Amino acid sequence: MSARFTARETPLEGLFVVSRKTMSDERGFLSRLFCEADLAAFGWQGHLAQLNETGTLRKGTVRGMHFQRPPHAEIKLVTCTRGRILDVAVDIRQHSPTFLRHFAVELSEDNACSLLIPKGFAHGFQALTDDVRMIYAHSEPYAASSEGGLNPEDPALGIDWPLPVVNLSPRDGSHALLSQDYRGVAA
Ligand SMILES: Cc1cn([C@H]2C[C@H](O)[C@@H](COP(=O)(O)OP(=O)(O)O[C@H]3O[C@H](C)C(=O)[C@H](O)[C@H]3O)O2)c(=O)[nH]c1=O
Repeated sequence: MSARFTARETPLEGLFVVSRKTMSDERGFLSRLFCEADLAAFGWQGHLAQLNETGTLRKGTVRGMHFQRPPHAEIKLVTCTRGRILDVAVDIRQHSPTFLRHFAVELSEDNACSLLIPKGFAHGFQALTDDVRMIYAHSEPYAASSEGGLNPEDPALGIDWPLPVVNLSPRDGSHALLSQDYRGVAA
């Protein structure tokens, strides 16, 4: 177990809530947001391929549910550095015993937690405050040709967003609802 990170399992195998140890002194603080070696204990594999920041202006905005298909399936470490969000990961691994089940956790600038999301999950979040900032560590580069998405308001996912959903992007809102024969992705 790393001195800088601890993690707790979730009901979805391979999905972890990671807590960061913040170093503080009279000047302020230092927080390690990512470390390949430390996070390998919780399933991170390979190098940091891409680091993204997103800003979300309005409370209630939902972004997601995004994933990348093989061969560009990715591990993601999702961190909120400003404001507060409800972060959600949906298990879409073919044959998973928790297929289509989701896990939700509040991430915020104050709780020093991140969600470590393995391959085979769709990810999304709702901003619970205005002016949210997120940092995404990706194990694979962005591959538009491999992008997939689920409709965050799909009853098959059963996600109970705490606020009325606003500002869904045309793309996110246009994903067809899942049919009975949806089988997920190879993971
Ligand atoms: C991920 C990515 C996207 N893009 C382009 C694609 C679109 O033209 C534009 C916005 O992307 P999109 O609306 O698909 O993504 P977000 O809603 O910002 O997605 C973010 O939030 C959700 C919840 C996630 O899980 C994604 O991993 C994270 O990227 O940026 C890039 O140019 N590079 C990239 O690495």
